[in-house]
Amino acid sequence: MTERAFQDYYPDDVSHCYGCGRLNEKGHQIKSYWDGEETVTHYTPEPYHTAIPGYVYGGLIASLIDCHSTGTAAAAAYRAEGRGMDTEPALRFVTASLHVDFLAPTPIDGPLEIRGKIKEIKGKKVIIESTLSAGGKVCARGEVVAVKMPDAMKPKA
Ligand SMILES: CCCCCCCCCCCCCC(=O)SCCNC(=O)CCNC(=O)[C@H](O)C(C)(C)COP(=O)(O)OP(=O)(O)OC[C@H]1O[C@@H](n2cnc3c(N)ncnc32)[C@H](O)[C@@H]1OP(=O)(O)O
Repeated sequence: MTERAFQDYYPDDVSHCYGCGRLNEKGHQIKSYWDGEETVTHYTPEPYHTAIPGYVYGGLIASLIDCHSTGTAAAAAYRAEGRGMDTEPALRFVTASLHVDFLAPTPIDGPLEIRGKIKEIKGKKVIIESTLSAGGKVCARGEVVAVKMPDAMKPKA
């Protein structure tokens, strides 16, 4: 059986995110998985994701780190409670803070790997540290504070 990605557990009504929503046909539709204590996703940029020729636009890098990290936050919260992502009550996280350091130019001509580590889980907040690598070299590092989705943001039935 093929492993389901974190984002495959998101209910339809919160699956339209540009970075991670499986129902957003124009979006990145990233798929994140556990790899031991870390999480991982891969994404291959398109030629139109260019910053300057040959290199990836920083906004794409930020959005990949953002959505991989919020997915990691949700998965980590379920794991901390010892239950699957298909169980109730639902745990949904949004970005409170996104910090990205661009450490080296990111080549556009190959797959990118984004890896997340859980730095802290406390109350309704999860802090994730993520790296983005190309060809084995870390090109960007991010820290995301993810907080449980407030009622005001929840889709109306
Ligand atoms: C099955 C799985 C389902 C998963 C579904 C996924 C859905 C898909 C979604 C895809 C999404 C994709 C991603 C997207 O694009 S999500 C879209 C972009 N994000 C938003 O629009 C969020 C807008 N902001 C808010 O709604 C509120 O400000 C939030 C909810 C974030 C916090 O307001 P709330 O009133 O609830 O929080 P609190 O004040 O009680 O604070 C709680 C804790 O958080 C800490 N804190 C707060 N803000 C910050 C900050 N800026 N920096 C650092 N820390 C911050 C705070 O110190 C405290 O920590 P502590 O004192 O306890 O230590």
